[in-house]
Amino acid sequence: MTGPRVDGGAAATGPRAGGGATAAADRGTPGEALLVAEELHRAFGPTPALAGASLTVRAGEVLAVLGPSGSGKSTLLHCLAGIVRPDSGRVLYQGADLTTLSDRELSALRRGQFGFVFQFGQLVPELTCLENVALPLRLERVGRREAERRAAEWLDRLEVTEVAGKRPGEVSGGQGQRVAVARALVTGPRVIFADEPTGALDSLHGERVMRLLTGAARDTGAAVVLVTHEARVAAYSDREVVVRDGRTRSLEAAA
Ligand SMILES: Nc1ncnc2c1ncn2[C@@H]1O[C@H](COP(=O)(O)OP(=O)(O)OP(=O)(O)O)[C@@H](O)[C@H]1O
Repeated sequence: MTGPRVDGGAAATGPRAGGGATAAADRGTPGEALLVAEELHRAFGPTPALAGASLTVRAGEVLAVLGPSGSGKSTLLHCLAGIVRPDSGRVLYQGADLTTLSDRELSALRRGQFGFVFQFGQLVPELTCLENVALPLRLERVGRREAERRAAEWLDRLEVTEVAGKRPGEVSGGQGQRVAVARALVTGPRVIFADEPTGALDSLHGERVMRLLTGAARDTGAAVVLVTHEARVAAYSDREVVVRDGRTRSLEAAA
């Protein structure tokens, strides 16, 4: 069995790097199973968060994970991303079982293959927005000039060039989320995990973030796992899965 590539997607270049037939070949066949969760159970003390959740993320798709508050959506996302270890069940990424990897291997996998967008607090307040976007590349040992050049391209792609020299505390919520999306995409990840990415935004700014996030993911061939409780946000997905009481149920997407 071939293991996941834990080296960098950081070798990818600019925002358009993943587009086109060549990149599609690098990224596997669209629609193939990329990330598979099988019968996940996870409790926090006496609270069962997941009680037999199963899910497949296919290459290049935007998958919405819906469900009521406390149903287990974030825990499922964290298990899929190798942040939380399930008590039982497996998470297969390109056929390799994440639950058997060491913390160090998981961390390399997350850095090289995954991108993250959360609701709040993901940008480093002391760094400028440009430095924030360049940071994942710097962690992959890309030189400062090259990292900042690529970060600037991504800020442009996310229509937020004007905040490059500002710190996160000096920009609006919508601008900050677009910077966070740029940072999630800059390394050329194969999967983007987005947990309520528009939860703190009004509908206009939320729609803009979703349009740019899903547009950029489609251009680069990245899959998106999108946790939301809003139908308006889920409308950007190709497919929906509902979590209830720690279990999953598939729905066909409306579109
Ligand atoms: N770190 C933790 N410690 C204790 N309990 C937790 C922890 N994380 C999750 N839980 C509990 O597990 C259950 C599922 O939580 P989870 O955050 O996965 O649900 P969710 O569907 O994402 O909820 P929300 O939509 O409100 O964010 C809840 O009862 C929650 O209180």
